[in-house]
Amino acid sequence: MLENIKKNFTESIQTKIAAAEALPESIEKGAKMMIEALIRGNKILSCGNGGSAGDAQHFSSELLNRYERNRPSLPAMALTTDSSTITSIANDFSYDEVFSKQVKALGQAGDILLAISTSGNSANVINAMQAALTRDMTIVALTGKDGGEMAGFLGENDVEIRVPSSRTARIQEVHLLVIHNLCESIDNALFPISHGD
Ligand SMILES: O=C(CO)[C@@H](O)[C@H](O)[C@H](O)[C@H](O)COP(=O)(O)O
Ligand SMILES: [Zn+2]
Repeated sequence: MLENIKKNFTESIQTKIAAAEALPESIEKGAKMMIEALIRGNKILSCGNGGSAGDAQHFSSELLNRYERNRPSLPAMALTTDSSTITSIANDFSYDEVFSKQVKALGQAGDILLAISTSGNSANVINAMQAALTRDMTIVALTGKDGGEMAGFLGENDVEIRVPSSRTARIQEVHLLVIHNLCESIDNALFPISHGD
C-alpha cells in the first residue's frame, strides 16, 4: 500500500511537470476569454460529472465569492447544484440533457461555458457544449486523455486545455491547478494589486 501511495505522488508530480510544459498558452487563452467576457458584463456557466462537478462548483464559488483576496463578486454559475432541476430533467427526458437544458435557459450571447470532462466523452457535457454554440457562447474545455468527442466540437474561438495524462485522478488533480490559474489571472487582470495592498 505504501509503495502505491508514493507512486501516486510521483505520478501526480510528473503529470504536473508535463502540464507545465504543455498547458500555459491554452490556459492564458482561456483566461483572456473569461476576462473579456466579464468586462463585457457576461457570465461563466460551468459543468461536469463526479469530481468534475466538484471542480465546476469550486470554480464558480471562487468567482462568486473570492479566490485569494477580497474583491467584488463576479458572475458565475455551476449547473451541477440544483437537484430539483437535475433530477426532473433526468427523470422526464434524459441525464444527457441535465446541463444542456440549463444552458439553453440561462446562456446568453458572449457568455462562456467551462466544460469539464477528463475523458472528453461525457454526453451531458458534450450536449451542453452544443447548446452553448446555439447561444453564441464560447467554450473553455478542460479535458484529458485524447480529448474525446469534446475536442471535435471546438472552434477557433474556443479553447481546449487537455491534461497530458490517461488517468482520471491525475487529470483532475491538474484541472484544479488550471482552475486556480484561471481565477488568479482573472483577479490580477480585473483587480490589480495597488501599492499599499
Ligand atoms: O472523481 C472521480 C474519479 O476521480 C469520478 O467521480 C469521476 O469524476 C466520474 O467517474 C465521472 O463520471 C467521469 O466523467 P468524465 O471525467 O469522463 O467526464
Ligand atoms: Zn475523484
